[in-house]
Amino acid sequence: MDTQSFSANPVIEKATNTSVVTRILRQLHTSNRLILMLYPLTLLLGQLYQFGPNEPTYFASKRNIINVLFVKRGWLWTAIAYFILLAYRLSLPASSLVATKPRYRLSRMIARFLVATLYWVVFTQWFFGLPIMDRVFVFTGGKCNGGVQIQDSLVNVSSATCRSVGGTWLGGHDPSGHTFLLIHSSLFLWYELSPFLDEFLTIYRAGRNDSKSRKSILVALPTHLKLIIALLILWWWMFLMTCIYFHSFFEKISGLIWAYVEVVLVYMIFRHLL
Ligand SMILES: CCCCCCCC/C=C\CCCCCCCC(=O)SCCNC(=O)CCNC(=O)[C@H](O)C(C)(C)COP(=O)(O)O
Ligand SMILES: Nc1ncnc2c1ncn2[C@@H]1O[C@H](COP(=O)(O)O)[C@@H](OP(=O)(O)O)[C@H]1O
Repeated sequence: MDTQSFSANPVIEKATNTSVVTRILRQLHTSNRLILMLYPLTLLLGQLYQFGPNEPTYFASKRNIINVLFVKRGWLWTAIAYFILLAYRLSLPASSLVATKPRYRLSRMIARFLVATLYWVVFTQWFFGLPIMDRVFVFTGGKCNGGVQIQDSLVNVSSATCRSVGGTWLGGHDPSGHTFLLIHSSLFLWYELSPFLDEFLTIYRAGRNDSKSRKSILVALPTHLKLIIALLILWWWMFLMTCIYFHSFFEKISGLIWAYVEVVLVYMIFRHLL
């Protein structure tokens, strides 16, 4: 069911016009619904895999090259992918369907990026001192052992500082930063990309019988979109590795929930504002 078919139903429209639930339901397009299911299912898959032979692979090491070069600078790569999408948006003709939508004006796209960046900052980097993920850890009894000790929850010792002074994060509930970062980045990129992909697919399908358009879909896909999809695949793979090798189940669930909250707020409840 897409947005149009849902909101075109006058009975539903009238009965539940302004409710938050309706706003959420309206935005659950088929493709987005599948993407929203992908990450919880991957988490379950990773959990099931742990019951198997579970031989450590290259990806079980924190020093694996993709973790060091990509995930540890994950928001930077997501930002680069988004700038590529912005460049693609600017290259579209004014008659393009997406280009005519007010929601895809450059200013609104940049505003959504800044909101997503702020959301990443407050959860993983800084929230008037410790970032939220570290505050949850300290609040639930976690401490930095070995290097420095956290005296109370307001002392500014983040997980990053703790590591840098040779300490270990012990006790408490430590929401998985990797789970959050990878899902937050992926959902953000997917929600931004999907209308551009929809338009490309519509044009591609319409022109399929034209001899010039008989190229396979992968060849025909614009390079900008290919690069973003490649990053989405890389993020999914690293999330699967996090699910298999790192953190407890509930620590990954809390990272996941925090990432989904942003999508519900920005792409469903306050969609008309951003
Ligand atoms: C057509 C072009 C128009 C351009 C207009 C642009 C206007 C933009 C306006 C302002 C620019 C803002 C720029 C923001 C760019 C953001 C770039 C960055 O993000 S730089 C920081 C990179 N750092 C990371 O990505 C770190 C990621 N890592 C983590 O978050 C954590 O390590 C972890 C959560 C993965 C794990 O935590 P740990 O403690 O367990 O290691
Ligand atoms: N997919 C992955 N590949 C490699 N290391 C990962 C990983 N997912 C998590 N980790 C590592 O597991 C630790 C906890 O991750 P997080 O709390 O961000 O979810 C981090 O260690 P370091 O902090 O020592 O780098 C992180 O690098």
